[in-house]
Amino acid sequence: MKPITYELMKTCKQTGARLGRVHTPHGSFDTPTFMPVGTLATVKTMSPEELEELNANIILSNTYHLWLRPGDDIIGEAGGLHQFMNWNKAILTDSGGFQVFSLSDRREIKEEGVHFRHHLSGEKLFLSPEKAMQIQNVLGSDIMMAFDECPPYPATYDYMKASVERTSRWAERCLEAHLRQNDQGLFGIIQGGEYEDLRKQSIEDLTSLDFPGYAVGGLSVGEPKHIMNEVLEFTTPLMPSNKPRYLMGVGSPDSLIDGAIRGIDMFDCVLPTRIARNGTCMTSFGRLVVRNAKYARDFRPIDEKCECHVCKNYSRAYIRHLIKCNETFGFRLTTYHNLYFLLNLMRKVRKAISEDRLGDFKKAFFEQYGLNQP
Ligand SMILES: CNc1nc2c(CC[C@H]3O[C@@H](OC)[C@H](O)[C@@H]3O)c3nc(N)[nH]c(=O)c3cc2[nH]1
Ligand SMILES: [Zn+2]
Repeated sequence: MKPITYELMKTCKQTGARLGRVHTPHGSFDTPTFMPVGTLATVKTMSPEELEELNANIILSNTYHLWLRPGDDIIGEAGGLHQFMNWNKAILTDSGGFQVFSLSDRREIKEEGVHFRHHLSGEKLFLSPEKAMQIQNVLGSDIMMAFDECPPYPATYDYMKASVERTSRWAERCLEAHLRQNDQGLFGIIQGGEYEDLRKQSIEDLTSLDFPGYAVGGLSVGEPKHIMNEVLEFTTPLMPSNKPRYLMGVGSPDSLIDGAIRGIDMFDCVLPTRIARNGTCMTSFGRLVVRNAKYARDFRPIDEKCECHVCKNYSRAYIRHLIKCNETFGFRLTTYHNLYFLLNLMRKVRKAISEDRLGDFKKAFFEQYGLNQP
């Protein structure tokens, strides 16, 4: 079995952040890291070659979406997701737990799994821990996620308690199904909302199953940022220190820094690619909405401190023009820059950890980015 392994290299003396490396059957990646999201087997508008250029070493894809379109059977016939999308580095697939609860309003949660309607066709569907593992096995992702319920925010204590207990039972069923099928890594997903005792219960249940890595789920679902940070404050110290910690769905620059400070190693979010497609860019000085009229004759790069290919060769005026004309190349330029910005931010975070100064780095970044110090 070529499992997922984690090497803890160093802990920052100034914060709870840690430098590490995750090894997978399709290569290794340094942590803390940001994982571009490629839900439908593509990081929208980017080619695998450009993702390589950006030094993305792991990307995400999604069980729910690929099961429905094009169908895991087709991807299986292609030889798996790496072959299908021509990506030879690591892939993490989310289990579909989130999508079932966020995309389909007509759903029924039962012990055996979730009955719901296809979010486009309305067709009746059923997803279970076993089915989610079977699909991920066909996709052949390096890191698979257990099938969980990501409860809405806010949720009552009683609802959350019942949900955590069911998610723990589902995790055990995922592990049983997984071990029968393949040797890729399966991560458990910790739930429990903002309730400290339920987070503890979820961690105890899942660590007793000895997964090679753990995700903090149930966050970035509309709760205020201070709630997310408070939950991380009491959750990450209870998670195994010798396994990767993955915070699901988190991707703004300040949340990545705050998450790393609290001991998170892996992040994913559609934010950088999604806002790029409506002409919003992340820069060292905060967000820049390049489609605004004020950039019509602005021939500077998106970010004058950015070293990326886009900032070296294209102006705000040109990119604004393309976005306004709905030209695909415009979206490719903003996407490439936003991914470079976040991947480069994580490089700087790793360097700050290695030099025991992530706290100072956060202060300087927040000031320049225009974030008042919380
Ligand atoms: C945005 N905030 C957020 N996203 C979340 C996702 C989906 C990410 C996945 O959903 C898709 O992006 C929305 C991508 O494919 C991504 O991999 C989660 N997935 C699971 N299984 N459990 C969670 O508790 C969970 C929490 C999240 N919070
Ligand atoms: Zn740039």
